[in-house]
Amino acid sequence: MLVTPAAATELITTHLAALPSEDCPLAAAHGRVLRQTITADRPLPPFDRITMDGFAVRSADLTDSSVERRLRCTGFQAAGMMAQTLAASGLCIEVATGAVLPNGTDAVIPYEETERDGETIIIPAGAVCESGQSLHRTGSDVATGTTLVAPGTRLSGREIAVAATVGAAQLRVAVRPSVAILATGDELVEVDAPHVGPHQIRRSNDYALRAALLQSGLTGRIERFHLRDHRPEIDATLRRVLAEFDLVLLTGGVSKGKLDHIPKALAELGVTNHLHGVAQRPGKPLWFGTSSRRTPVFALPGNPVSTYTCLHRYVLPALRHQLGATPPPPETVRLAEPFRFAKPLAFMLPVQVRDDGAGGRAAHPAPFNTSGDLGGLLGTDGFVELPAEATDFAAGDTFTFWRWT
Ligand SMILES: Nc1nc2c(c(=O)[nH]1)N[C@H]1C(S)=C(S)[C@@H](COP(=O)(O)OP(=O)(O)OC[C@H]3O[C@@H](n4cnc5c(N)ncnc54)[C@H](O)[C@@H]3O)O[C@H]1N2
Ligand code: MOO
Repeated sequence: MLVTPAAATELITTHLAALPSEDCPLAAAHGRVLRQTITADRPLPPFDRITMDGFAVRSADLTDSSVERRLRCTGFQAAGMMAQTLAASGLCIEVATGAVLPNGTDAVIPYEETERDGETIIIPAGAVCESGQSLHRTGSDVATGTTLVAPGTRLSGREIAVAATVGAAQLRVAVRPSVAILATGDELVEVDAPHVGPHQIRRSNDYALRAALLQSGLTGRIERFHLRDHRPEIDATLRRVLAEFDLVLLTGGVSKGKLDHIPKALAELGVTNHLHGVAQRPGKPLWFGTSSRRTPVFALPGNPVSTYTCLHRYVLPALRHQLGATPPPPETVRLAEPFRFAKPLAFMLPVQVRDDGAGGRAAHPAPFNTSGDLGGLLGTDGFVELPAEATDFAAGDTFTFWRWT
């Protein structure tokens, strides 16, 4: 029985197990999904930080800006030095950006607003000095204990910077699953095969899946396999990958052909089927099950556009779910021109997304020839999901947009 894309997502999600956590050195944590909270171990900034190179002063010494003022410079405080102390009024300390504010001072005058005569610093008439100027006060960004990054965050340079500054040398992150990608079919030959017969095609789906998964950064080791349409060979390889890998992706061999052995082979190896058929094009014969070890198994319809679409519509969201990643907010776009699809199926329509000139984003349909037209996806940005309930879609209508990785 065919189910809707939303019901398929629901069915898949119900059967997914969370992946375990592991510790990861900070320098390797970019792209990983955080499984802990990152909190401030001390105030940020941790001291009154000087923000301009110049002279730290007591603003009370310089209140009358109608006259020239003179201070004697008693020393230099660089970033990384302990705070010095201003001994008396009428003095100042030369300071660097990033240094701690010297004790007894409350403002910094940048070099550009001063003149120098030996140890004497001259502040010309008209230059105003206010308490707190050129300072980044202790804790003015965040207080100790503040939550800075929540579990579920994909770590980018911004979160890595924050983790580093609070001393998180190791981060608890989700384990990235190892993936077996199995291309099925006797017609397939490797890309570097010396000879391609007129009845043969080069394997492309497994390369496409691998590339998109690598680009997503959600997975660990990826290995590709080829299954010929030969049951003993299919069974042996499936048995091996089900024992060894955390996620199994098959492409091809799941529709109604005489040699479409995959569903039967999987069932006999103890993989429980939860879904076989979604009311959508491309990707209708999608098959999903879980092994006795709760390994998810997706058998993606072999047509290249179907495989690639199903990866983005179902497999990548499933991976994010298993990793505990906070789902990205759904993106919507407006259809730039009318589109008609008369079948009682949802249509995953490849589009190019461009600025519509009015502050929005317009999706220009780039329909493929058949779902075997793998070149048809070149130059597209993703696809919009057109619901099965309608057949005519008007320019300006809003739809969910699924972006390619
Ligand atoms: N009687 C029916 N026939 C078909 C139906 C149906 O409902 N009833 N569904 C059609 C739909 S929709 C699709 S999609 C395909 C899916 O079929 P399979 O998953 O069994 O895939 P194959 O038949 O093995 O391959 C389809 C097509 O894709 C090419 N292919 C397969 N693997 C690769 C690869 N790794 N790299 C490049 N190209 C690949 C393969 O050569 C075929 O041309 O079934 C319809 N039939
Ligand atoms: O739905 Mo199949 O996935 O058309 O090519």
